[in-house]
Amino acid sequence: MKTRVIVNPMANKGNCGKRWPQIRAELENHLGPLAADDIVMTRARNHGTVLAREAVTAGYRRLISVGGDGTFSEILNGVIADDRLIVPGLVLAQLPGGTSNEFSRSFGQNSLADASRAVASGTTREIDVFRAEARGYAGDQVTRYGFLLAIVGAAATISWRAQRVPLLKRLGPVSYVLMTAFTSLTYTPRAYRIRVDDEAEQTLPMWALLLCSFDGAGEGLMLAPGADPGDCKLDLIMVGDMGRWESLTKIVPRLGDGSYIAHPKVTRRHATRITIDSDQMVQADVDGESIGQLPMSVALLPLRVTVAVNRSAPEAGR
Ligand SMILES: Nc1ncnc2c1ncn2[C@@H]1O[C@H](COP(=O)(O)OP(=O)(O)OP(=O)(O)O)[C@@H](O)[C@H]1O
Repeated sequence: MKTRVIVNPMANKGNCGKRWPQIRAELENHLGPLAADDIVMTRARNHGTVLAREAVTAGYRRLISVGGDGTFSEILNGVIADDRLIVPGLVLAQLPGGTSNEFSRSFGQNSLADASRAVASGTTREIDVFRAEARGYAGDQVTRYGFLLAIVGAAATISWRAQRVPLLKRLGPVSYVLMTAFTSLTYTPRAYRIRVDDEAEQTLPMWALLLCSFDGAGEGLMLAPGADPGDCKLDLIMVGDMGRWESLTKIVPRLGDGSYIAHPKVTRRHATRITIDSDQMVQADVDGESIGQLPMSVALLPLRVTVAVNRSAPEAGR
């Protein structure tokens, strides 16, 4: 299978680029030698999308993302257009080179050796993909395909702050802890208008809303325990009207093991389509990247994407 490797040298604060010779050696151990033409490096944000589109147009059918979930998500956006895969028969893979490698973790291939073995094994499974549309920061309409999660409210604000403040970004996971504490103590729940599938619109006060396809998310969070990335459903989790102290003490410390779900103000259900809006400014984030603000609509696509895994069984998990 014609394979192109797309490397984000800046993933994991530049460590991915530094470790690339080691990552390449491990991959070649399993796949055999790679030609220079089969490897490309991202040079800027969203360049992964351009490189993936070019690779598929040039006839590559297996794309290996070397980086974190953001790089994988960019590649996903390069192989889908107008809600369709631009060519059939594609296989995507992740070699964990980022800070958050939820894809690899979720399929039990967190080590480079296991992830390389998954690519070489030829074993695949299908994962769900959703389309998110929101208002971009410049007021334009933004469309983004996602595989992991879409979040709004306090959760998206935490993610945005932790990524945008350069000093914090250098602190890595600590920045999320700091931003989570700061945001919890300053964020007030917003009133949302939300419509789920074909149900009537409801107005609800919420601290955050999460739509998850995978069970976890970057930096060791367990947001939707037991969620199956290939079940043709998204897990909709609504965190209700939380006071500041309540969110800091009852929700935030329980995001790591997923036990926040049991809080009486948290609801969880399946959904395939939602639209959400608010009279206040609320940020929206897809697969760990801030895409803009509400209104946002998210819809599961009828297509699924084939990915390289070590075990094809749906129970392949943590
Ligand atoms: N050459 C580049 N220079 C700067 N940024 C880049 C480059 N190539 C890719 N990126 C950006 O790097 C970001 C992070 O990538 P990714 O999510 O794969 O790694 P990560 O280490 O898990 O991320 P994070 O630092 O967000 O935790 C993506 O938003 C991507 O757009």
